[in-house]
Amino acid sequence: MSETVQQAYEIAKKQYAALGVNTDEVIQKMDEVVISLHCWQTDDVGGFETPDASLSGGGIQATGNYPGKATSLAEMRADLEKSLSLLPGKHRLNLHAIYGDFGGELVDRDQIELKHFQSWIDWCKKMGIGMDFNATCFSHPRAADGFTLSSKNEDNRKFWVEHVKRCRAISAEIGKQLGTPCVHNTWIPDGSKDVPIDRNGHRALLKKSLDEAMAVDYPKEHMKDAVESKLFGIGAESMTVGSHDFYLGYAIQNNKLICLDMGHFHPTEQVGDKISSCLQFVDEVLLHVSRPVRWDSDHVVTLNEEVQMIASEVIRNNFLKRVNIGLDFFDASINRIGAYVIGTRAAKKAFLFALLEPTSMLKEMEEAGQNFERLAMLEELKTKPFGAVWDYYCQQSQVPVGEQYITEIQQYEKDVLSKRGFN
Ligand SMILES: C[C@H](O)[C@H](O)[C@@H](O)C(=O)CO
Ligand SMILES: [Mn+2]
Repeated sequence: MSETVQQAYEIAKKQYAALGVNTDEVIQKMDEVVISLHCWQTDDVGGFETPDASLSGGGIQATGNYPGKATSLAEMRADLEKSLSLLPGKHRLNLHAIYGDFGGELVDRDQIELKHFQSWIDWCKKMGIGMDFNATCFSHPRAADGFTLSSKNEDNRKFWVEHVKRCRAISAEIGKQLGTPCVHNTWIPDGSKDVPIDRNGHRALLKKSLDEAMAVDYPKEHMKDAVESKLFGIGAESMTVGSHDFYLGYAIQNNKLICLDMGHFHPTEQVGDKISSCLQFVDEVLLHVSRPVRWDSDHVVTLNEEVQMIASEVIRNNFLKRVNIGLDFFDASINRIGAYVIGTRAAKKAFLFALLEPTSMLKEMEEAGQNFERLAMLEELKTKPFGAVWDYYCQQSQVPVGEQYITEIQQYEKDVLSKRGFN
């Protein structure tokens, strides 16, 4: 226990108390901010279907070749365990279907079964965390022409429907075994590089495929479906079948979760602004917290205004129970564990900052037309001792305070990652 951290906290506590904010209660409330860690940051979205599996197609890209990428389940779990040991608060695991425990066997996507994911469920049990799941509709020969669930090739379309069906069944069992609902997210890359003639045909096929893949209803306590829209991907610049309009409509009509990825909208759109709109019409949303730089580049999350707006919208409106928070970034150009820890801590910081806001005071100002006072308070809040509360929260959670995690990650790189070399 550092006395300096404690003393700084006591001063911060008084300053926030003067605004009517109880910092001890805020720290407790942070337990309700559960972040789902996307496994794919450890290996650049490669997966373990074959020894040399790598991300191909799908309009997404992990750039960089920093040494130490995870190349096996054991390495991935070690990296996740290291990351989790450096993060305060509660988490979940978000797994893609390509990360099954296939035991060296070649198991195609339409053949996956619960047994391929049992060791992950057991790992989550051991770690005391919940688990989310994703169908993987990319990096596969049957997606090479750019279409999966909306394919006009009936063989391929059926193949992907079967994959999603199986992923949903596996998700339901994951949720049942872990006692916490598994969010199953469907994202497909389908789209067209150049101007297509038949947008409608592909969208009708996507609707048909989703209806088929989601025909079985599972109890909500076991699994929840999310559908993820996108503006465009590399090689699908002219049309994306699963656009926001498409999936918002589908989610509302079928009571599914809409997944809002921060990189999947026009750069001037704010995902934070969409939450209260979507939640008027659907029960829950799934967030993919990311950092698009000029495009859906999936940079490591930092504490920027966009992430802050999301956290503030969730907290101001008491939406924590209706918003599932996932991360989605993959940076292969820096230490990958470092990327996890920076990104997850940044997302958590945004929620802590939001919880430290005297929201009722600001709302009263707004309703009284005191817009100067509202803006002034928002500015002043930026320089309140939020860092002292964050440090104390980390100390209470028995994880490194402030920049102390840097040396821990450097040590892990020296002891573990550097021995893996370039791959
Ligand atoms: C690997 C993920 O499924 C993927 O990032 C998806 O969520 C996405 O955002 C694609 O752009
Ligand atoms: Mn995403």
